[in-house]
Amino acid sequence: MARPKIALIGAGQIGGTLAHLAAMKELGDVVLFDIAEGVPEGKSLDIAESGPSEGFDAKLKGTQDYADIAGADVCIVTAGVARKPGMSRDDLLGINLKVMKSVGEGIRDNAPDAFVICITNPLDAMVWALQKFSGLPTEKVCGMAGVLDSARFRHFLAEEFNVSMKDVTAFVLGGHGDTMVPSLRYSTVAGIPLPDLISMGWTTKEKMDAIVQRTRDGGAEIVGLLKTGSAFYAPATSAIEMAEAYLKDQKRVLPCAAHCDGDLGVKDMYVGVPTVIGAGGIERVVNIKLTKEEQEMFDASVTAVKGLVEACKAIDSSLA
Ligand SMILES: NC(=O)c1ccc[n+]([C@@H]2O[C@H](COP(=O)([O-])OP(=O)(O)OC[C@H]3O[C@@H](n4cnc5c(N)ncnc54)[C@H](O)[C@@H]3O)[C@@H](O)[C@H]2O)c1
Ligand SMILES: O=C(O)C[C@H](O)C(=O)O
Repeated sequence: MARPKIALIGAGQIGGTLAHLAAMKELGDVVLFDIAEGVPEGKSLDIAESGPSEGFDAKLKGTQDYADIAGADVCIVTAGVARKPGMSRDDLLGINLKVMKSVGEGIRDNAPDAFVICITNPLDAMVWALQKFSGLPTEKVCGMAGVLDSARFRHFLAEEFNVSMKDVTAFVLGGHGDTMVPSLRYSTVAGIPLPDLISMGWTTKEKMDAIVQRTRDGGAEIVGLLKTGSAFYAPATSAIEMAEAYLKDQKRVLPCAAHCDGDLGVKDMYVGVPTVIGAGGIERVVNIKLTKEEQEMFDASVTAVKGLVEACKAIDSSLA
């Protein structure tokens, strides 16, 4: 049986890391596409030359030609620009929207059966636009953010409780911006919800609030440290987790930016919600019940995403 084909659109910091991870995990053969001549070719060759030591047989190809992504099973999109200190993710909207148009059309014309994971920021608006530009079914187009934001939340919680991060679960909902909603009630240590751990005296509400805020600021914290761009190791790992769930029909329950059509009260928009990912793509959105306070935070986040979607429509009339 032929190996799955994974197309990575964008061969920058995340694209290169994705290619390395996909090859090492032998998820399939990898095509790295980028408009920057030589970059995808150089990274592909470099990673292929790590194969003999690592022991993988995955084939890697770098290209500037969309025809090379033909028949891809998965497309992961990182093409565009990343923010620098002093910028918000939303400042990237104008420039990255144009990139989503060319990428969407490239996928539509060459890999219409792929499961598409968008990473480019501002995430929720870009995945919405990418789905419109590509015309692929909504269940086959999603965005990566919730897995990353939840991983950051889990990391901070594991440090606070001094326990293995394997025993910490967390859910971050809403848009991938300052208004994201890290949920205390749906986050646990070995199944014990965080509010119970506060009651048990393991931690305090103040400490949890500080971790929630650090999670919301997680992307900016890395941008402030790196100064030249944004996070790429954890974002790549998060997207690979989603791609693997699709390729292996794992039915993973993962938070991601999924198309909501009435789910959690959201209509025809992409926003971070719990989903099941399997061979059908986004097989279901898990319609969790939110408390009044959580719903207000979630609604505020949805309103922020809605504003970005309206901005996309104002820039590109084909989206209106
Ligand atoms: N969703 C998330 O959680 C998350 C996390 C981290 C980064 N991001 C976003 O991911 C994106 C990529 O980040 P990065 O660190 O890899 O950036 P990067 O600058 O290292 O790489 C981006 C690549 O896109 C390429 N590119 C630009 N226009 C293109 C086009 N039209 N077609 C094909 N390729 C094109 C560039 O040549 C570059 O190699 C950014 O928008 C960043 O904000 C999102
Ligand atoms: O913060 C950024 O600009 C990149 C990304 O969205 C992140 O959360 O790391």
